[in-house]
Amino acid sequence: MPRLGIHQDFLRDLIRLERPIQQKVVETISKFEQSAHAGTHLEKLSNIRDERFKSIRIDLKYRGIVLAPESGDEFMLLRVDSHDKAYDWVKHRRVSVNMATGYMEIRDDAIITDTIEGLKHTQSETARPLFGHVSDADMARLGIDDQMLKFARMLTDVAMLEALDGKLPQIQYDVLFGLAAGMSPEEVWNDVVGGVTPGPIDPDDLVAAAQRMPDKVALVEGPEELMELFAKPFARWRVYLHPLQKEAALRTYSGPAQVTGGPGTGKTVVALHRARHLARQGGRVLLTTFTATLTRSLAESLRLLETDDEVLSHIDVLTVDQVARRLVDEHVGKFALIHGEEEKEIWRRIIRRRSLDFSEKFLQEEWRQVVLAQGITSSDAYLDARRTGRGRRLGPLQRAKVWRAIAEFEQELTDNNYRTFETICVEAARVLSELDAQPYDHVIVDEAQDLHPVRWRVLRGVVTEGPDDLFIANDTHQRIYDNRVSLSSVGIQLAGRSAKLKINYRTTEEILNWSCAMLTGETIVDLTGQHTSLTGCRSEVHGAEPELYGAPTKNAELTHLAGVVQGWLDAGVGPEEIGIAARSEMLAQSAVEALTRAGIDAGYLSRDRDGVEGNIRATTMHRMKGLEFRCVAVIGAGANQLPHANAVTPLEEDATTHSNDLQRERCLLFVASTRARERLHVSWHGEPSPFLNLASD
Ligand SMILES: Nc1ncnc2c1ncn2[C@@H]1O[C@H](COP(=O)(O)OP(=O)(O)OP(=O)(O)O)[C@@H](O)[C@H]1O
Repeated sequence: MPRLGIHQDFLRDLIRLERPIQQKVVETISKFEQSAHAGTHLEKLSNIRDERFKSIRIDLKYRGIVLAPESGDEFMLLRVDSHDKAYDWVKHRRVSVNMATGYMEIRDDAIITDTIEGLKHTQSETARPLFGHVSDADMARLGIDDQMLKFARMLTDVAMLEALDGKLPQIQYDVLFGLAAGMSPEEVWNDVVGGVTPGPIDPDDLVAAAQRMPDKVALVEGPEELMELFAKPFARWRVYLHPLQKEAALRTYSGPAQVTGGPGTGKTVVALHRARHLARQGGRVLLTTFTATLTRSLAESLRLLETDDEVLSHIDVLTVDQVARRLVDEHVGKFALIHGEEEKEIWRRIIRRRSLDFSEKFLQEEWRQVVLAQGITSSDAYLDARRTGRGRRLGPLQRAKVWRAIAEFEQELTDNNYRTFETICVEAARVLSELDAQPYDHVIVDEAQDLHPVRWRVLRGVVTEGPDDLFIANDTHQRIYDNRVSLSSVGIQLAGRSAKLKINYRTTEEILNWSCAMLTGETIVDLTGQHTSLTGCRSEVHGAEPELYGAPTKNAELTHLAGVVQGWLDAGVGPEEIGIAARSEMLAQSAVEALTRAGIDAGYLSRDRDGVEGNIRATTMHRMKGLEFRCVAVIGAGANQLPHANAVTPLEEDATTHSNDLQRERCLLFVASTRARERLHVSWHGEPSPFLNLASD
């Protein structure tokens, strides 16, 4: 029986085909896989550059492109498309093995040869070579092969390189691009090539090359595995894991560990694989994050990854607040939960009664960020407390006044049996410290950058300390709440157990670059208190540049939005593949109304509901966290909405909080923009937000 490698581009093509054709593809490939002499199903292609490419007939109109070795029974499915398009793709392509990474790579051989010929005639004697500073030896060490070296040596301008983006072998393109951008060969080796030598590389052994890239090629062992892959081609992450992702998900850690990485680098995918891995070994696993919307999406993904109910029964997918409420319900008893406005009203009453010169926001934040964060329970402890990140200085008398107000607030909660989300966690942490046995063996946290210290204490307390206890997926560039926690302050020591992912699998390089540019110059600190950056985060997929649009009024912006969305629908994008993000719930609701008026079905995605199934979904930027859509429209990105005036502490009240607030608002726009897989449209009315990177307009 033949062994089959399925390139993930093949599945990507498959999703785009209409259902009956998809069915035919699946039938053809299953027959091919099950036949004794698979090679006989393949057709030789004429006038192509690499004889190892063959085609397989799906029907009159469609063809699959297969890479077949000169001998042996191992094949790789690369593409599937209409006859003409498949042939257009393959006729000038050549396959090779990269001598630095050992990966298989495919290039447009005709364009490169023609460009080299063309450059021979147009080369100027005076122009400085682009790579004059890089030796041939360094080029070879970075995997640049003879043809690419010849090409590189003729370049005098980075635009000449960029013109061939998508046609060159991807890693070699990235290597040259990095060198042209001023990275040293050592930096390129570490950040682009990956910094490891894979052992001896045979340039003709494509099977070994495919095995080195499990995030691109899945090697199928039998018909069942093949059918499983075809059944859910949209969930490619179940099968294709980058070696770094696999290592992070499956290894044994001697204590708490983290996986970090920019948006879309597969941190959630790693968290899901790890949850399954630990549950399969019989451990009780908590898979958690901070919002209900996110837990719903985690639970759905988990069901795609694992179908065995017995394994699933070992995994609880809950928000930290749900875990805390269950514990308090069970061990303490019932209580009344109060929300934002009710809490604010209590603070307001206290301010009035005590004629205080503090706003309710200031007191609320002081309580959350200092008192609750540090677990302070006495006046003395508060008077001595560090108030890092709280810019407004307080003298001893002011501190005493603030403490009296906070003590009164806490008393009022106790007298009325009220709890806020935070005090439930405080109580749950106390309950946990008194239990004889912890409820979980393993805790896996996704989107961990946004948890408040009181929630971290619940997580620390809910799992027995020891190997594989806490696994933390996070990206502090995507911090969108006020919680700047250092893990050691909540009793979690990572001790270097940390993996960083760099390849973005979600979005195009164009959308990623545009979004990352918004954070250039920002100082971002990770969960261990170290500076972190997005350097090296890259995508291997290219597409359209983000589109920007400024309208004179809100109505004009929403009318324009309806046009953009209709355009996407007309181009064949499914309504459920479109997401709309706004800074405020009100604007997101207005977008739903505007689309509905234009005859387009859309729904608002709220805390409790995922919108109407099969509809376009509009929601707040906060709620977009952790989700992704093929096309995203970010609306209301105007100077009056972003930063949101109410969310930013005035500079004169507290300079540090002011700049933290601004950074958080900026990160929010970053999060919303990086939810887009293929298309991003950003609009505003009035003046554009100062965060917008208008240079690429
Ligand atoms: N190895 C992989 N092969 C193919 N697709 C992948 C792989 N890893 C992740 N993906 C896909 O990339 C997208 C982003 O993955 P995921 O949500 O896990 O990233 P993330 O790092 O958690 O993102 P964010 O921080 O932006 O929420 C998903 O569509 C996922 O299916």
